[in-house]
Amino acid sequence: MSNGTLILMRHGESEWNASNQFTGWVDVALTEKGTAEAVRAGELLVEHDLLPDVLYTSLLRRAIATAQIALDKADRHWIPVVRDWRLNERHYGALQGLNKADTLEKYGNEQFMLWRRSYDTPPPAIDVDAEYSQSNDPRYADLDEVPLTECLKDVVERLIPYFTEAIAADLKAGKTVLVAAHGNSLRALVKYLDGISDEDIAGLNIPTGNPLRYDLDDQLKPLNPGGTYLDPEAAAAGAAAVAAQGQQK
Ligand SMILES: O=C(O)[C@@H](CO)OP(=O)(O)O
Repeated sequence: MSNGTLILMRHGESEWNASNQFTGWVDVALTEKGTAEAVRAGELLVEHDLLPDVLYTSLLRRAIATAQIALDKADRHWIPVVRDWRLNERHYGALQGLNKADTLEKYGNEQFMLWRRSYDTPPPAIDVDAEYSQSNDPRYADLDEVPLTECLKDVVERLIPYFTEAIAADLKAGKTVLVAAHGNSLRALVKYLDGISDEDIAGLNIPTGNPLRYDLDDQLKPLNPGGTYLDPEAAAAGAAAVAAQGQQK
């Protein structure tokens, strides 16, 4: 038996993607290119006859805006929306705001890649009072503790229970569910859906603004393992560009 359809969408290019800065929970806006990617994502949804019934987003404007622009393009701007911090990007700790190329140069490739892509090594914690800390951000006032850093494992631990409880209920009801989130929160979700090992997930990169469709069985296992990008060519180029971040200024 098949369930609803899950569409994962990373936000379009953000200002800090463009300036090559670690972003995490810092709430940066889309660039013009990112806005255009969101429009294209909406066109792709229409072309593939994938009209979402419900939207789940993080609490960050780059995901919120991407989803709204794409849904507007698909004439689905009116669907119910659920926003939850559990879909937020991985908190990048003290690296938030730093330039990726400078960080690579300063710490070397091994340390840089451990922080960026290892499963369980978090970056150094950010100071509660640092410029790019979220500790006093009112949108997180209900959290017991606002993260000071996170590794991908921490994201899996906060996000997967939310997926299997909240998002899965809509999928089991046969809905087409759009999840608008981030490079690393979507890596956590794809890791779970496709059963990717802690080691192999290091090699997986999610491109910006390219919807990734999963058809799931009643156990929420993908009928199309790895998912299907609506624009596969752009997805391959986009994922390669993410993988190479830090290599150039
Ligand atoms: O900076 C970030 O928050 C993420 C996503 O843009 O970057 P990376 O791909 O290096 O984990």
